[in-house]
Amino acid sequence: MVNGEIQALTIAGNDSDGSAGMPADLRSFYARNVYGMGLITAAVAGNSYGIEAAHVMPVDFIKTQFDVLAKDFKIRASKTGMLADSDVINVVADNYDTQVFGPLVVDPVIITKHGAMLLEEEAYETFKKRLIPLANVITPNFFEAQKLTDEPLDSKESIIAAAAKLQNLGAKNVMIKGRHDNPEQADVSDYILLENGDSFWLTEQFVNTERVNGTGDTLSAVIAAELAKGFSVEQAIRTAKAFVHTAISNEIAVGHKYGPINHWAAMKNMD
Ligand SMILES: Nc1ncnc2c1ncn2[C@@H]1O[C@H](COP(=O)(O)OP(=O)(O)OP(=O)(O)O)[C@@H](O)[C@H]1O
Ligand SMILES: Cc1ncc(COP(=O)(O)O)c(N)n1
Repeated sequence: MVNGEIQALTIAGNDSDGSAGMPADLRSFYARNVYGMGLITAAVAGNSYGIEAAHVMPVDFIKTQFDVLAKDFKIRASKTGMLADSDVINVVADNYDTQVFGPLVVDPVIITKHGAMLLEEEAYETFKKRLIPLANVITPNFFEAQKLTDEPLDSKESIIAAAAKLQNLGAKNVMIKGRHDNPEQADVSDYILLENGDSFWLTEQFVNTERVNGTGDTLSAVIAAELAKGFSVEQAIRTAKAFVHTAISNEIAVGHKYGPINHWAAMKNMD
């Protein structure tokens, strides 16, 4: 019986078509039986063709959202998504109290898979200095890992080295998501480096579909949901990977172009 006692928070942007960002995070929390809260940082005007405009929330308003939540709740785990610029990163870092908001999963939302920039380039250094040290888990995709480490990722060894570099920047656990931009590829492998130094690759079959909006958001939200329930980082990552894979494998018809993944299928398929 779910009674709302386990609460998780997403600190993210809203995507108007519901496919990514906060709507995907809140669906993921719900699907994993965790009560979801949403601290909004920005809003984008997007549909299945892409994002046309973005609007960043005032920093005072972001701070107020932290204050009101801290007055009332003890949140078990949180995640970050779109943070837009260094002012937003700074207000998040200044107000993130692990005692109140729990372990933090950082999804470094830099660029969407269709090319929209959701984090200003001037903010990369602030992101490294202020946010990465707060990360219990960081989940960059291939492109984001390159940007944050200033290294080209062109081999297994370079991915392993990049994960170690992200740990040196202060993230406790690192998951570097594999490339999935070649319709001919057979599978997708993500690399995980845990706080205790253990590491492993998670490989799943590549799904050749254009309906992959919100994959990264869903992955990081499910990790946060499982941490909120008290599972280990490794178990949380394994559950999230399986959830996302089922959601990608069962297309739903939303919009004319790049649609969302299917949280309903993933929900039915898992306990
Ligand atoms: N087409 C695909 N087939 C199989 N697995 C995929 C596919 N696309 C993504 N994944 C998996 O989905 C998870 C999310 O990774 P992805 O790289 O898509 O995140 P992202 O680019 O950060 O997403 P977003 O832009 O939505 O934040 C990873 O485990 C990745 O391996
Ligand atoms: C507000 C917001 N946050 C994150 C994404 C990631 O998008 P995608 O899944 O297309 O890479 C997005 N489109 N919008």
